[in-house]
Amino acid sequence: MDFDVIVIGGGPVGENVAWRTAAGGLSTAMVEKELVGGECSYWACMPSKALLRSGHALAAAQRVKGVVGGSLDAAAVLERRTGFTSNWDDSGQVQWAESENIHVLRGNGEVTGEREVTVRGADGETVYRARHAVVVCTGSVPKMPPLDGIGDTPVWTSREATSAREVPDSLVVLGGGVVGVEMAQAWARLGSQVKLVVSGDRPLPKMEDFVGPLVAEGLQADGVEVLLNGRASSIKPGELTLQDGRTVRGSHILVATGRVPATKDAKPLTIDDSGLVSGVDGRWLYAAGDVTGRALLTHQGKYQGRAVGTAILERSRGFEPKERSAGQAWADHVAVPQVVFTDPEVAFVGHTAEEARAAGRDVKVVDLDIAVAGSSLHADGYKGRTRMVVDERTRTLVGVTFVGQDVAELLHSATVAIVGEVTVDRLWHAVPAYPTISEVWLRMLESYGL
Ligand SMILES: Cc1cc2nc3c(=O)[nH]c(=O)nc-3n(C[C@H](O)[C@H](O)[C@H](O)COP(=O)(O)OP(=O)(O)OC[C@H]3O[C@@H](n4cnc5c(N)ncnc54)[C@H](O)[C@@H]3O)c2cc1C
Ligand SMILES: NC(=O)c1ccc[n+]([C@@H]2O[C@H](COP(=O)([O-])OP(=O)(O)OC[C@H]3O[C@@H](n4cnc5c(N)ncnc54)[C@H](O)[C@@H]3O)[C@@H](O)[C@H]2O)c1
Repeated sequence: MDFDVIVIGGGPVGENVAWRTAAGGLSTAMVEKELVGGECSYWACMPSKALLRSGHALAAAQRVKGVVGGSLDAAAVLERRTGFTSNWDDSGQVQWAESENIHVLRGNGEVTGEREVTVRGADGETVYRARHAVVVCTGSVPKMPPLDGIGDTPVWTSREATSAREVPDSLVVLGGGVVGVEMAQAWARLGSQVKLVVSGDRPLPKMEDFVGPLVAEGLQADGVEVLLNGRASSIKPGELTLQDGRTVRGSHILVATGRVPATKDAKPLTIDDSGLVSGVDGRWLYAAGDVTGRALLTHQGKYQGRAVGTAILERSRGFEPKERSAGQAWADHVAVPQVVFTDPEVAFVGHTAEEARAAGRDVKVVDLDIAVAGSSLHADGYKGRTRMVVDERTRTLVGVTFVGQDVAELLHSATVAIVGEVTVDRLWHAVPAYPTISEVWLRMLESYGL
């Protein structure tokens, strides 16, 4: 059977590619081996944020004098989380896909030749051909560290951590990355005794250096024991042993030590900005999302997916996507925004000061506490910090980081400034409303020297 486009993987990224090519009039099939909607909908973004949200709302209310009492009902929080996953049922998303003229094929898809995909499903094996393009959007899977005993020990991965039906008595979290800190706080606030094992001197080591200590402080305030410089060497049921001899015990152990692309060799598919896979002749094989290893984030993968969909449509009409047009995911290199949904929240975009300097840029760094009228009204004793990294040659921003309660919604202003290459001199005229937390922008520009 032939289609114009065959997308392998029906996660958020595959859905976006398929949506765009189908809307553009190309016959499109999307192959999915588990649930249409992918990791994000059922075992990642949505359930993890639902597990965190109630605790954050309660903590926020309790930081304002005059609010008295309040508590979390863990069972109700878990029920709300389950609602966001549609109880792990994808019929709504399949219905949506079909209503958008996307042909859903159930089964495991594999590229078995040029423009050829073999789908192995409950009904056996079928070979399909794609007239224009095959797009690989198979996502990523948890990376397991090589610990003694790992194969014989039942552990939680992010799937169990986001779908558990009961609060564990105690939880050891291995890995101080984004999954580790978010899940440590979610389960601690729901009543579990949590220990977080971080391999270096702070969690979130890839972010600006002040981020990790502030997040660790927030976790500790919720009773999480944060063990620094803890490299695990072996594991057995209920117990993790670190290289320095420390043992860490818990009724459950979550391994959150990163993810690898869902390809046969666990290596990423390298792409150009239109999504074409490098080293494949004939311009027919594309990839987008986690499987490319570019940015393991739903929004950025969906952006790549929109670029791929646009590029396929344009090439099918005989055009090449122009530089910096919608068919080129160039923002991947300059302005990837991310929010870590802990309390305090972390919101950052672009490059850290260290990355910018390593790339040879002459940068000026502005560091400030978030202490404006808006923040003091928002929460009594508001604590937050921000960093702005400015390229001194162009006087434009290369990176911005905010840490503090409810900073996530500040982030898009920074993304717009970086993508728009807005100079600090022009930014001066973007006046933040009083009294909002956004006034920190004014303070940053004043500190910069305007
Ligand atoms: C706990 C957790 C929380 C997260 N929270 C956030 C967040 O808050 N914000 C954010 O932006 N990102 C978050 N992420 C990252 C986000 O989940 C991923 O970036 C996103 O899911 C990537 O989308 P994707 O479509 O590339 O891959 P996936 O969502 O992994 O989807 C890939 C799909 O392909 C299918 N598939 C794989 N191989 C085949 C095959 N051979 N044949 C057929 N189908 C196949 C899979 O079954 C899956 O449905 C989180 C990740 C985790 C683990
Ligand atoms: N809010 C969000 O946007 C969000 C939330 C969750 C996940 N994600 C995405 O999912 C991806 C995966 O997240 P993740 O937290 O699994 O990976 P990660 O790469 O962010 O963090 C993994 C951490 O584990 C540590 N580690 C690795 N091996 C270890 C060992 N043997 N002992 C102790 N520590 C070890 C690493 O140093 C690293 O800090 C991330 O890239 C992130 O972008 C995003």
